[in-house]
Amino acid sequence: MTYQPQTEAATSRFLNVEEGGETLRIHFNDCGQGDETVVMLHGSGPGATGWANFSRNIDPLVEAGYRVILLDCPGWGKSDTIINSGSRSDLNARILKSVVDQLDIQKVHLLGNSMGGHSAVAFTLTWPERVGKLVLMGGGTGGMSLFTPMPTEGIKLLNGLYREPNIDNLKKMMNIFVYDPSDLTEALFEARLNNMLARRNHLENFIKSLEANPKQFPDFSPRLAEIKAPTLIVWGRNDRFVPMDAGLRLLSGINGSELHIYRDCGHWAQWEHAESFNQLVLDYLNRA
Ligand SMILES: O=C(O)/C=C/C(=O)/C=C/C=C(\O)C(=O)O
Repeated sequence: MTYQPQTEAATSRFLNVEEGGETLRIHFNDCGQGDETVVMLHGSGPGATGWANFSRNIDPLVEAGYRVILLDCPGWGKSDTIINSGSRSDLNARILKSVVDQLDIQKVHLLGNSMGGHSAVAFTLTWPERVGKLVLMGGGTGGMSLFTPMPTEGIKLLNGLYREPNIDNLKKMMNIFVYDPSDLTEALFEARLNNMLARRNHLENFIKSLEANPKQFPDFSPRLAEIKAPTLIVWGRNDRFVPMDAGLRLLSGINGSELHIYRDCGHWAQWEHAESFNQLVLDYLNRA
């Protein structure tokens, strides 16, 4: 039978999650029907969503036989908004735990981009028995860089875009987001701007969260050795948001890990090197 590409509308679902005494309506996309599930966790940029971050990765994994769940973390996409004053990595992990519990999925592979990587590690540290393999891309822990002053130029532009969400600031951020900005189309800028402006409360609450706690992503370095899940770390050599040495910290901390560094690649390896990335991930997941 010919494979039918997944669509956002046909896979869009909502669940309620209790968090901090409140009920949050959480959005996710549920794609494919495989026995094994890959959860994709997006980054923290304004306008990011599961679908937007992983648009080039969903079909290859579904076609290969995986069920793919794309979670919109609270404060992004069609999920409810939140002001977060604790660890956002752990908040996202708690939300994911409730979602997989409600879907009755016992074990998941986690693929996280940037903040999504931090959240995947938080989930693994708290519920290790629920994790198969980990793929951490441009993220996995907060903390300092040995070589790059923090916040990085990318994170400064990201925060600037949250404060003043307009097309000029979006282009400034996205131009250093990827290695080769000539791949960025006006359609992509427009879609991302629309995502952002559709939920101004998300943007305002991100800033309020930063004011309440500037360190939204804790440094998990001291606990990385607890992670037993086989872990593939993926980084762009030219990442100007989360510097590559964070990937080296993950590599040295997680015993069963290996690292793939893409040349000519910024913070969005899954998009900039989609074809190779998809094959890399599939080979890793299929490996015994
Ligand atoms: O500050 C950090 O450690 C994490 C930053 C991010 O998660 C940035 C991610 C940006 C995206 O992936 C995006 O699509 O905007």
